[in-house]
Amino acid sequence: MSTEGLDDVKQKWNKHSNHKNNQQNILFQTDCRILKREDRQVSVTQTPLLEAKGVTKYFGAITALRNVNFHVNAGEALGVVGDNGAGKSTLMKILSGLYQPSEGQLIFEGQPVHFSSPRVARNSGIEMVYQDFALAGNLPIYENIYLGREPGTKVGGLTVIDRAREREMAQAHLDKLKIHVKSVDQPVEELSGGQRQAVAIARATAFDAKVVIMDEPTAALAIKEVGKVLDLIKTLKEHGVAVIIISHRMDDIFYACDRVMALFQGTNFADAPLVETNRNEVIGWIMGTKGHTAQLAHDKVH
Ligand SMILES: Nc1ncnc2c1ncn2[C@@H]1O[C@H](COP(=O)(O)OP(=O)(O)OP(=O)(O)O)[C@@H](O)[C@H]1O
Repeated sequence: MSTEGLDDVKQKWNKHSNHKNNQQNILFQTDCRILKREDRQVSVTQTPLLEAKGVTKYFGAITALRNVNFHVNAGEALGVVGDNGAGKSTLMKILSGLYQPSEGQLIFEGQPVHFSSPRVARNSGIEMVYQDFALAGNLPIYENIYLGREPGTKVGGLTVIDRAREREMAQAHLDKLKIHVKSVDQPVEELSGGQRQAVAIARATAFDAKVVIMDEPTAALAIKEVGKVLDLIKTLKEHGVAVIIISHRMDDIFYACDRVMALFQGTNFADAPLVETNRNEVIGWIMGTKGHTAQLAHDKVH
């Protein structure tokens, strides 16, 4: 699989300056959504798993997000795109409890929620996988998966960790996600970038995660490892997990996602099922350009 960075795609876009506006229908947030998966089209009405309504975030004098709406459904992979500084990370940090919105509301499973910390968000099943994976290199794979949440028995005020059980649970969880490692006893520092990413994802999903947020999951990976991580994202979807991927790589977005949303300068810019858009259009969104039909749809909902 080939991969391309934002600079490459920007160059390509510039070469396509005569690119004809395509006649795509851009779907914005409505109660009845069309979900297209692979070769079939299903029309469903469903409550989004996680929503943000009218979220604004100030950092002193800087407005990182202005009145942003967001939603993701169970079993959906959503690509979040936008140029540097568009507000992608800030929105994800709000969804995962690291930041609180200055204004606006988060809604989880149809109920208003307040995630005062990542721990509170995690207790609701929302996990973030960071770019540096946040793993302990000297510890084996299985200990990393359950680090801080080890199975065990309470004796007095202490928990006696059951390492044998932890090891078994780790192996079963990796099998469920179709992640193949030589041994769960291998220290993480011996693993490749792709395997570390897989362990970080296994850790994030070890306790019934409902939403997994990934910030540039393939950015640090060798090309041959990218496909495995994208396939792992598809496996999570099969288990009903909502996956949100910030990515600059069009190949990743168009391989693994069902829908893409674009932020531009801290505001909603576009949102469409992947089957209803194309790479050039999405690259245009990143740079703040819209096709004729997209503009009409946008005007209609604003
Ligand atoms: N902790 C912070 N303090 C002050 N300003 C911040 C902070 N975090 C983000 N910002 C600002 O908010 C805006 C949005 O930043 P954010 O990191 O969310 O963008 P991004 O789309 O994730 O960009 P990138 O692709 O470069 O990571 C930027 O102007 C950024 O400088």
